[in-house]
Amino acid sequence: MLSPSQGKLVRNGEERKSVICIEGNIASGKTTCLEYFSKTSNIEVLTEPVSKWRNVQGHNPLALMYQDPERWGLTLQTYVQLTMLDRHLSTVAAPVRMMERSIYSAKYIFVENLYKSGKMPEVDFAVLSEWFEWIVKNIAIPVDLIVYLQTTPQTCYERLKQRCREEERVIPMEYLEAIHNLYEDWLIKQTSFKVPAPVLVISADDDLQKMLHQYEENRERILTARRA
Ligand SMILES: Nc1ncnc2c1ncn2[C@@H]1O[C@H](COP(=O)(O)OP(=O)(O)O)[C@@H](O)[C@H]1O
Ligand SMILES: O=c1ccn([C@H]2C[C@H](O)[C@@H](COP(=O)(O)O)O2)c(=O)[nH]1
Repeated sequence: MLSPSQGKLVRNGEERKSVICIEGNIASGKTTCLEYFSKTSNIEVLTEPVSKWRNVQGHNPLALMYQDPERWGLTLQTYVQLTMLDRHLSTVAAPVRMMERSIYSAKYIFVENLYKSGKMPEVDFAVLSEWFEWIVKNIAIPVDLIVYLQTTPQTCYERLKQRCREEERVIPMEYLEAIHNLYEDWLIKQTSFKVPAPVLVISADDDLQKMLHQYEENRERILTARRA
């Protein structure tokens, strides 16, 4: 249940739990990272609700967006915003919640990319932006740490091809470069949008074995992240 506290709606009983968001380009290895940490007791992992984006009451807004972003970008991103908000507000039993992406990257990276690339009409961008601003102003969406899996767009392109998700066959290298640049501006240069939590950067171009080693090296830092 949501209750008012200091001017915002807050999820009851979740105040003392920590929230880690795993951020990174498409196919950078976020799901693989979450799978690894899901074996740790005391962590509850929440993957991105991609299956919902591929099937809402028999419709596939993810596929529609890639086929015709001007027409369907608003539809997909409205649903992404709703489902990510639902993820942020879900109750978890464990003291640490590890989430794939966030409502923040949905707006600051994907909506921004559609708009900046001329594929989202100004009115659609305005509507989504007002929705987003209302949500973050009125509902507490705490994040304690952002783990940024930093890759080259080339690495993501190779992994994307290997994963072979049907809807993503049309993604060109330029799309991954645009998403990469937006992530770098947001989380590394910190010049575009407010960063809601400290950022831990992990180089993620390495093979799986080396990645697991890096996760071990950073385990303590990740699991002890707490907001002030
Ligand atoms: N370090 C890695 N080296 C090589 N392949 C990887 C690595 N991490 C993930 N993969 C593979 O790359 C693809 C995308 O990984 P995934 O974890 O689904 O990315 P994301 O969740 O960020 O989209 C998958 O096929 C996965 O098995
Ligand atoms: O706000 C968003 C978030 C994600 N997407 C797309 C990008 C990918 O095709 C899928 C899932 O991303 P992964 O990086 O593989 O988890 O959803 C989007 O269009 N908008």
